[in-house]
Amino acid sequence: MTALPPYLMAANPVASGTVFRSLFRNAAQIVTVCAHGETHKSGAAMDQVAIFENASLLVDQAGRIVYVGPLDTLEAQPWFLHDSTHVEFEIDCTGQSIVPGFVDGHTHPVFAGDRVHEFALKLAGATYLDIHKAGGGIGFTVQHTRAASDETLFADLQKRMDRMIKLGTTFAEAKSGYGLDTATEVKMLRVLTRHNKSHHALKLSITYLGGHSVPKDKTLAAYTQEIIDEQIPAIVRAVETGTVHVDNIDVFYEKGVFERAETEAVLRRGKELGWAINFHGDELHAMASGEVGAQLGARAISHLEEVQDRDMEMMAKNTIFATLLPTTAYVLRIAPPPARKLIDSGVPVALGSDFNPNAHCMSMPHVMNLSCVNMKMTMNEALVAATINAAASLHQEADRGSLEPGKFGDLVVIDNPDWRHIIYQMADPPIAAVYVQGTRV
Ligand SMILES: N=CN[C@@H](CCC(=O)O)C(=O)O
Ligand SMILES: [Zn+2]
Repeated sequence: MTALPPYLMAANPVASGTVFRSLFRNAAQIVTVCAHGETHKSGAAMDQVAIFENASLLVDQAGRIVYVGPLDTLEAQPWFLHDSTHVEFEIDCTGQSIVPGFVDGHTHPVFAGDRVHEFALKLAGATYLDIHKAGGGIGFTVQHTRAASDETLFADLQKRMDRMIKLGTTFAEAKSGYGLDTATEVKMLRVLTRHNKSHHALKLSITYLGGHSVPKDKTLAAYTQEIIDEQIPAIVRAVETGTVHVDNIDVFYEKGVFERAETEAVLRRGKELGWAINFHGDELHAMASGEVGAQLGARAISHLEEVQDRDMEMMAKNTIFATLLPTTAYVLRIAPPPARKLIDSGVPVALGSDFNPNAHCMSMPHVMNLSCVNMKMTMNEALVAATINAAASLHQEADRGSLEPGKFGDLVVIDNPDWRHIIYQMADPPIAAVYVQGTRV
């Protein structure tokens, strides 16, 4: 690993005034993850995280980090006038450690109804596709989400985001996809956009997933046409009026759901509109997702339980992020994605909770634990995948994913001097506090 500098400091620390928002003093460890402005990590670098021991971290009034390193070095800076009038919040982190806020690379957090009854069916042996084909699964959630009002969906989303942020997630990707008709897809995007405009500290990268499933009364061809000719134009109109914002386009590319030609047509249309391609691929069958992603210029592919060697090579060569979701394999009792092979092939791996009514988990500490135990990742790799790589998979690496000067002071204070306890203490992670832009949430 490139040697760690003694401290990290912004080029112009007083750009937003000499009054600072918060000073985290004397943490046993501050895991910045990166220390050299890396945009993401792949290969052996995924197993290396930058750690400053006995360090402090300063956040300015714009919510951005200006300094990480020893307290005495900070106090010796001529621009740092240290008294209570110059730092709004002082947080004593003695005996604690700090990591970047987690970035959840894949969630489906807007839905009505739950599927605990299907959990029981799966425990009794039913497969995901059995339930899907019988009209359950996504179909069940679609029925309930269509019937729900904006208000109900919004209130439920905000409650879920409250729970998520308490578990250390400070930014997440979030999809539509339980509408499968124009009105409900637009409604879901409207709810996600309204959330981002609210005061909630956990902001979202919003993904349109009209291609999540084919409604039971339509053919794949007809529904694909509907997405391109009706749903996307309606979304574009809503974007123009400011009620909807979209960052990414997604399709559930899977045998018997969305086949290759239809997947490509939808993703291509999204790309023309400037949305980043971030799709579900190779979950239950090998579908050459890496090749599809490389041809279309995808940023990320999620799932990849069945990914083949050739596709891994294409993903590595084209810097396509593999967003792995260990909760899916766990809950469906299928083989998890080959995380080791992906990392060893040079594919940048990110993590997501896949929070949805099938995999009801929104805890990134738990996801990291699963990725270590079930996917054989190291704790360093899991942290990199849940921070800088997940941020980069969503084009957020300039602002989030590491604790370097210039980025937001989004961080998790861990009640243990060794940061690894956030992964090790699996069911009840020792989170002392979560901060977004230097403010406690
Ligand atoms: N695989 C497709 N979509 C979701 C599941 C959605 C659902 O079952 O409601 C996933 O990422 O796991
Ligand atoms: Zn998903």
